[in-house]
Amino acid sequence: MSNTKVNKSRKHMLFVPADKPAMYRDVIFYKPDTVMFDLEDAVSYSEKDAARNLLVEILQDIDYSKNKIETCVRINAIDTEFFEKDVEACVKANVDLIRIPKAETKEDVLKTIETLKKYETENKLPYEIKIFLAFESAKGILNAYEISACSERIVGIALGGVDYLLDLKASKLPNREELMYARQHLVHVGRTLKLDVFDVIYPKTTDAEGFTKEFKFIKALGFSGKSVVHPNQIGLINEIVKPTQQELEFAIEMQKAFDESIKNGKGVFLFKGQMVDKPVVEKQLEIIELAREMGML
Ligand SMILES: CC(=O)SCCNC(=O)CCNC(=O)[C@H](O)C(C)(C)COP(=O)(O)OP(=O)(O)OC[C@H]1O[C@@H](n2cnc3c(N)ncnc32)[C@H](O)[C@@H]1OP(=O)(O)O
Ligand SMILES: O=C([O-])CC(=O)C(=O)O
Ligand SMILES: [Mg+2]
Repeated sequence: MSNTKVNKSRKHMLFVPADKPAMYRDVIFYKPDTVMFDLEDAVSYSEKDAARNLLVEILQDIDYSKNKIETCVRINAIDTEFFEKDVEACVKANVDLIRIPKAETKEDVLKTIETLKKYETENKLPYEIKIFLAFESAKGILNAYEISACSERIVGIALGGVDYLLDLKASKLPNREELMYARQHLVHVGRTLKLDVFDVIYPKTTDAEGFTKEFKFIKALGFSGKSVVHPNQIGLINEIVKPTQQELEFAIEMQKAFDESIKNGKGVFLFKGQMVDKPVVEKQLEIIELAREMGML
């Protein structure tokens, strides 16, 4: 799934507390695929209104899309006094995406979308703001398929691991084994519905080794990327996913060999001692596409 206005895939979404003005401009240098201004848990109750006003003011001034950065806002949930004003602010700030936290029922997500439509119409917004859902409770995880399928506006889903553990009354295990059920469930929901699937935040901002190990693991499970809390983590993800020159050359050669083979009427053939057919080549095409996005081609 590609970014809504920015034509590239999402690997990292950087949380930025919406009440920190100095961070808004710096984001341009960090180049996350998506910047996610947070009006929810990173902002204290006393600062909610000021953070929302700041967000609208700054986003009317900075054009992140020029820098190929998609904008997202994590709003406060529908049962809070901040919800409606947050949605209105997202429309006024022309964001690409809204992240709905703690999603638990289809009805609440549909009501959120109705509120969004109301403000889009009032403000004559010329496009539709897309939705990312975060599942952060046992109930949310169990209802994830039904909720994620309820609207075409939904382009991605995420696991909110901190709240999820609280709700589950679980604790962190050394390899995050307590998250396996939720992680694998959400990957299945996301892949069935062709949505992006994002993994939990990694809170230790200076632990590059631990972050790298966890990121490689969740990529192997099928996640698209990770919600991140620190700019360091963007560089780590880019390093991990960036194909090596050797991998890229291999992919290009295999694609050429496949095209040749198809011309000769053969769907399956041997390439450097390996059986190749359509799905094998498709995996290599992903590498070529990623290399293109990352400026290697
Ligand atoms: C469970 C949840 O709900 S998670 C989602 C909510 N949480 C968040 O939004 C937190 C996002 N992250 C942050 O706010 C910060 O990274 C913190 C508070 C954890 C640490 O911040 P700092 O103590 O400033 O970290 P550090 O000193 O390593 O920062 C280095 C530089 O990166 C900047 N920076 C750090 N995190 C971010 C960020 N998320 N976005 C933009 N810039 C950032 C800092 O402003 C600092 O810039 P400077 O050198 O110009 O002063
Ligand atoms: O949604 C996220 O990625 C972060 C979060 O709120 C949580 O872990 O509870
Ligand atoms: Mg949370």
